[in-house]
Amino acid sequence: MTQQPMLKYCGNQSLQDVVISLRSKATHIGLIFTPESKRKVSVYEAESWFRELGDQIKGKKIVGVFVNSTIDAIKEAVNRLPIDIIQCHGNESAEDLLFLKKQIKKPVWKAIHHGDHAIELMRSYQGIASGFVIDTKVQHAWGGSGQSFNWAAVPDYLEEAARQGALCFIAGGIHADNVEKLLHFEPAGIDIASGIETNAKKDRSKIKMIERKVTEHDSAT
Ligand SMILES: O=C(O)c1ccccc1NCC(=O)[C@H](O)[C@H](O)COP(=O)(O)O
Repeated sequence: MTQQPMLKYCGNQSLQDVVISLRSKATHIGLIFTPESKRKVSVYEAESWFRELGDQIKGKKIVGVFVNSTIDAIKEAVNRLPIDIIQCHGNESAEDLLFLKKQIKKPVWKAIHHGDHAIELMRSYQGIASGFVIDTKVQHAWGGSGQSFNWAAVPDYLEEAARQGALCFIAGGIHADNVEKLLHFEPAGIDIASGIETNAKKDRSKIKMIERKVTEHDSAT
């Protein structure tokens, strides 16, 4: 048996979404704080959900996703919410991440868009980013596009992250019908937003289908 991948369910947009993700096998639960996302939530609404949920979030890591945000905006989210990890999903440089880490004192992940210079870009964050989310580059969207990239490149991303001692989540267009193919690459983590939604809401049955495939793959290897 191989180690099951970590599962990050991203773009939770309501208390109900968060409850569904909490009751799943997700290891990481993502909330998006950029106005550029259709999945954007405000710090204040998220604060009310976590107040209501109390200890129920124990055992899950909460990931705050930001795109080229100001330090003050990130600080505000971290001060009000039980955020464990900050995911920078924009053009943030290695210097930006280093400054952020010093200011916020939380692990910082960097989203890298699949493409020709992606490995080189990963290298520039070595020793700074403790995790990478490899996502599809789509025009006019930083993430959450529901589109996958050419997974032939996945082993190279996993290898570079492992060399750095960083986590590596594969993202972009993963759903119940293609997750098996991705599992053959044995990614450390899988990150999904669109593939677990129906009508913009997290969908328990889609989550269950994906988790069944992950478990079946695990017992077959
Ligand atoms: O999901 C979004 O709307 C989003 C918007 C802007 C920046 C990041 C965003 N999502 C971050 C994630 O980690 C998603 O899970 C990742 O992009 C994969 O999304 P999907 O292709 O929809 O599964």
